[in-house]
Amino acid sequence: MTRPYVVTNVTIIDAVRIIPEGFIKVKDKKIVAVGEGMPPPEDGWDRIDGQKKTLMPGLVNTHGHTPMTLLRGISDDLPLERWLNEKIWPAEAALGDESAAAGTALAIVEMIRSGTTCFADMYHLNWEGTAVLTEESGMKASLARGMIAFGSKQAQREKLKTAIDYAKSCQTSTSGRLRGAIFPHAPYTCPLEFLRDAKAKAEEAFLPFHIHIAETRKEVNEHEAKHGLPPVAHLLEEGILTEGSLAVHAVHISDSEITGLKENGVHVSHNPQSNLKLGSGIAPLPQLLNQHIPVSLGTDSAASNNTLDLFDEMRQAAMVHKGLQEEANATDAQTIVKMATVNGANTLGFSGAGLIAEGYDADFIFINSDQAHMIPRINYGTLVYSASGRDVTDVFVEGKPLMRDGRLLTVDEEKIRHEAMDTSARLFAGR
Ligand SMILES: CSC[C@H]1O[C@@H](n2cnc3c(O)ncnc32)[C@H](O)[C@@H]1O
Ligand SMILES: [Zn+2]
Repeated sequence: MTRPYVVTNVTIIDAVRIIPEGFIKVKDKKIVAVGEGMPPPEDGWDRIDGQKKTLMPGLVNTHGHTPMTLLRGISDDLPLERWLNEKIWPAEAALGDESAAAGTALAIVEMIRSGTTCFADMYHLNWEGTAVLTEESGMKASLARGMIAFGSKQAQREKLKTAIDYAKSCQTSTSGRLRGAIFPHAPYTCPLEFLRDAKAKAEEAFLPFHIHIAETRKEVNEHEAKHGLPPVAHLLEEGILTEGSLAVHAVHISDSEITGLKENGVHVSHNPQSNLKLGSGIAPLPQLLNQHIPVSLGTDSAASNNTLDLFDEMRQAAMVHKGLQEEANATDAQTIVKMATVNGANTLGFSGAGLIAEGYDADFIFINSDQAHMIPRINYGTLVYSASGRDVTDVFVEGKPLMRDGRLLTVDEEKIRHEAMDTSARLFAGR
């Protein structure tokens, strides 16, 4: 749709306000007006009727590994270390760039269908292909070439160079819908020297630094035994986690590490479903939020979640701390919506996205509110506690429709589903 348009008769909800019956105007990829009631008709503007729909910002997934949709269901009910060593890494050895692409395409279908407009991805295969698939889909993403640095110094240097070149190319993508990041896998798979080097090169190129960290108690204990400090404290002291860095997981962290994250401007990607499924633990979300640390939500991969549905993630993030703390307000629904939208967008470097407000990118979704489980009122609670990704009917990024009335417009969904099934059957028959 190249003509400007107005969406009318719609309930609008974002992290800061709810308009029970309002409109938005979209022009040149941006939201140019938001209001209550009906706007006066204007020549040359198309109209989308949002009756019985709720319009909210597209969701932002700040951590994942898209090719791993192909590994969904390949290993359940194992802790992280056994899951990786015994099941996932052997299965990944069978993947190549082409099969990774089939997984990424499937992830893109799943994400658009469930209302995600922007995602973070890191993987060690087909990173360039992921950028192409993302661009074709119309989504936004922060992309990284995943790095595990067990190899020789020469191999490590080459890996890092590729990662930097790739991240730079994402930063300058012609669509402007990509960002790049430097993402060494974890302190237990990358030597300290490598992390220092990766950080230095990232800073030189003005690239953000992301890392899986403090995911399990085992990781923290082993790191402390080796380095004398737990991983978050250690990487803060090393100047590796700094302003705008993203700590993914941060499950096992002390109060002083939380203060350190705050003082150094580090962001956190909270992945409760993956952490719960792998039995890793539960990140101290209420404490992180009390310190006003920018926390966003991630699904991690479909192999440890098992879906890429951020509505599920929102509900889980909101619920688990209420039970743990025996405090119904431990995490409130409005804050969870903020985490899944504007916080995520800021964290991934899309600071003009994540709100339904004038001047923001027109990244928004419709939810069908005319369903028994969404009646009689729409508020933060119904979004977090009642809705699911299956309720999403329409998805727009920078004003362009990616899904209308449940039909995907930028990707060939049927072909992608078949290719993913065929690839999985070929590679993992019997697993
Ligand atoms: C180097 S590419 C990414 C690498 O990460 C692995 N992975 C997927 N999920 C997790 C997780 O929760 N913690 C640690 N590592 C994870 C994935 O299998 C790839 O090998
Ligand atoms: Zn991960």
